Amino acid sequence: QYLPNAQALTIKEIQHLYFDAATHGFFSAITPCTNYQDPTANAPNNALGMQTAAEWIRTAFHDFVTADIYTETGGLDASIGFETTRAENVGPAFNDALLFFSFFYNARVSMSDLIALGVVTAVGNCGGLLIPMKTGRLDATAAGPSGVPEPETGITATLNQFSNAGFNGGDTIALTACGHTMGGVHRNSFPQVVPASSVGPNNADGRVAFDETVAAFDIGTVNDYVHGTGAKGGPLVTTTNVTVQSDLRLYSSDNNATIKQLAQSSSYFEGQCQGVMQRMIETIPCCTPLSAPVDPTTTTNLQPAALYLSVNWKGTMTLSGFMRYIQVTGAAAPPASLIVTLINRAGKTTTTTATATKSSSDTGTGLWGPTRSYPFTLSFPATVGLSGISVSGQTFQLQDTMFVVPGMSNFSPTPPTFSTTSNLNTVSTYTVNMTVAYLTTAPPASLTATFSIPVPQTGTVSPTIDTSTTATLKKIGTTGPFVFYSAIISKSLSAKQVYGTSVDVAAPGQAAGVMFFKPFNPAA
Ligand code: HEM
Repeated sequence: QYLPNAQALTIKEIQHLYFDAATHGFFSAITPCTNYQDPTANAPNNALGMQTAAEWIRTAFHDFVTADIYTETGGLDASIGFETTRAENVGPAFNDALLFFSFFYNARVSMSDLIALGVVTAVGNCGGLLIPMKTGRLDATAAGPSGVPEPETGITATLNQFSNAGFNGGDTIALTACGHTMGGVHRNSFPQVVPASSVGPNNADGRVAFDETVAAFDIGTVNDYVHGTGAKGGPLVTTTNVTVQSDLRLYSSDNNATIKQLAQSSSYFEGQCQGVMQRMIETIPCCTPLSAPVDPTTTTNLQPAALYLSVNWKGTMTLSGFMRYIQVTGAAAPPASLIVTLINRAGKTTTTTATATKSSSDTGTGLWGPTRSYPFTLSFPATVGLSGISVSGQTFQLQDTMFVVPGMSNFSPTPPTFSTTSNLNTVSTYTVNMTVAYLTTAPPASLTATFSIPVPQTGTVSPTIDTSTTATLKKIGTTGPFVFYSAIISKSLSAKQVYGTSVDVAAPGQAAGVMFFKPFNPAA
């Protein structure tokens, strides 16, 4: 609600999922990396021989590989959700992934961005290098073409399919070897590859792992294949059923040149994987460009997060939230405090400052280095307003043209605590009382709020956004240069929908003001 544009909101949302510590957040399913989170039971289940981190990587592969770079269609677009009944997409991985991701889906965060984030976090959290995370993918609304290579697929057809998706022979070998380091082949889905004897204690689905370190994103499979050690490259190499030796056919298709190169060192292997996996998650349909990486660098390791802008009837404005400091390699240790300086509406740096002291409780995911949060509140007159803040010599652009006023808005009842391990399907009637402040000298009689509610869609477990619920906000008064508008609206929703709902507000005849007020979930 305070950010300058829609893309900034998407980046803020993805950064929150990626960097902030949250007990039931995005990382909960892949921590530890051996974990299997059963999203239909909303609980971990480690008796099956399944692994969420591996499922996320395989999901991205099956979604991406039917891309056609010549027509710029397909790729990482979440069409996999509509394709799970195809024989080439056997197994629970795809619906498992999409169901878990659906907890975090909303109008600003597409399912395909969540699939990409799944790859980045699975690889990064489980020992591999961090793949740049860009945002802005759009979700498909229907199934795409078929053609995911199967263990039975011949080498020519396999290489053709990857080539269509922009990957040459060497790239295909690298990407597959990088994919086949975590997880394994399950008897339940591939009885033609692994024997019945693979079913055992804590392995009800009968998984045979690709290497000895099933939960580590590492060079293990490649080393085993090249040196003939351990699992020798995994079941798609060693199975006695020649027809389904797809990894053996692929790795040996250039006389083992690429796979031997990959085996030269862990750092080389990881660097190659980082490159081909980035290309995989950035193979997207025409023509929406992706954002710059949301990743922190030594100059972008400081970001504002969970900001709330408010104004009261007395004309006092407040901006509260926190600065997130990530100590990436090469950056200074987190300082004890930061000074946050107000930049007024006219764009001038003011003498209004707040000292933000390092919080010891929020340490973030730490994937990029130690993470700290610095809560702060700035107070200033509504006549002064804001256009940004400056912290440690960096400027962050904000806007106060239109925003939901937290102190004059509320909702009831309180939904169950957000958690990916609880059932959020209970439906209740939620009532939102929302007040918007609009900076204008020519106030219209009303504003229109459009709700973006995640709803089920036919053919996939991935939700879509319904924008048919609107409300008219009526003028209720003014304070300084702001005019207040207010509405009360009731809606029957599941708790999970509540957490994904957002609202855009616009003056008549105008495009939506940049708003992303999560009316039911302001803290998320
Ligand atoms: C010729 C290409 C490929 C074929 C034929 C193939 C085939 C398979 C098969 C049959 C499985 C077993 C799935 C199960 O039992 O649940 C599997 C697992 C897996 N594949 Fe591939 N794959 C290919 C390429 C890739 C690529 C390019 C990636 C990712 C970059 C990838 C990532 C994975 C992962 C992570 C698993 C483990 C899944 C789990 O443990 O749940 N695969 N693959």
